[in-house]
Amino acid sequence: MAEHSRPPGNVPATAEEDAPTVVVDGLHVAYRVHGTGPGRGNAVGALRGLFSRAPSPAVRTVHAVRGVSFVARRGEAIGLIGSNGSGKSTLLKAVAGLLPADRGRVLTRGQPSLLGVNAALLNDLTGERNIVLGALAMGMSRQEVEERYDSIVEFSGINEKGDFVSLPMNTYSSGMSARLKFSVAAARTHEVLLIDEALATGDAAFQERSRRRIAELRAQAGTVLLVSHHHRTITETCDRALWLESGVLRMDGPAREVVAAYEASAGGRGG
Ligand SMILES: Nc1ncnc2c1ncn2[C@@H]1O[C@H](COP(=O)(O)OP(=O)(O)OP(=O)(O)O)[C@@H](O)[C@H]1O
Repeated sequence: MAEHSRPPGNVPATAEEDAPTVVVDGLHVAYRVHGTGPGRGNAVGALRGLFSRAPSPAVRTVHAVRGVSFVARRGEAIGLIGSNGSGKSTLLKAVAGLLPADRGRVLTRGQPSLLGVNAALLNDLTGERNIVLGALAMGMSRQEVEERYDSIVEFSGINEKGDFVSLPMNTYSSGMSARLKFSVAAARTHEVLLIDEALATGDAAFQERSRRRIAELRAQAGTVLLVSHHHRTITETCDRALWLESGVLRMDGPAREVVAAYEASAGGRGG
């Protein structure tokens, strides 16, 4: 087994019903932020920084994920909860192989797909082109894309109020972009599907369709990891939840119990 931080690693295939699909073992992920010398945090320091030509050599290390371990299995939908900056998105990106591990390792079965509202979109291209390119990039054949094109458009609801799919994506609202992205990614089954708040951007009808689709993906033996501040989405979609705080895994258990514990804590009251 190799590691995500070097070449991405694979969980060895087994035929078991509840076979592991993601193994995260003692994972540490840190960001190195350049140019954060002392005095930058106050107004005088900020002004000095604006007018000074000398680059600050200081580098600050932000330890976003600290020693997290868990195993996700086939058929599980796992919610990630925690206060702002607790490391949820970083953990998801590390599982997707988009951020290297400083220590520890991430092993996944197949290539995980990360759906997120911040994911890069080809904004100058039309929705149509994005659907085709996105589906091809996920490994669908041209024939599969042709067969599923209409259902992707229908699922997204993009054309409910006019022919938006033939317009460039830079004319879409952020919610419409996120819906289209989710619809493309949800058109095929994934061994590991990672969702970062994508559900929160859609309207109620779209959220309901998404919930049903996630249930189908789970039934088709995938694993879903879902980051959300909407606790109802977590308890209705997931059977298990991980609670992260300051990059540390604080609790791992049944979604309702973890959400209740989080809500009872100071950080969870506003969530
Ligand atoms: N690109 C980056 N460069 C430097 N630090 C970062 C970067 N992205 C995130 N961080 C820091 O890492 C920590 C974890 O951030 P992360 O986005 O993973 O948290 P989160 O739990 O997803 O937060 P939120 O709920 O607000 O979306 C925070 O301290 C954040 O400031």
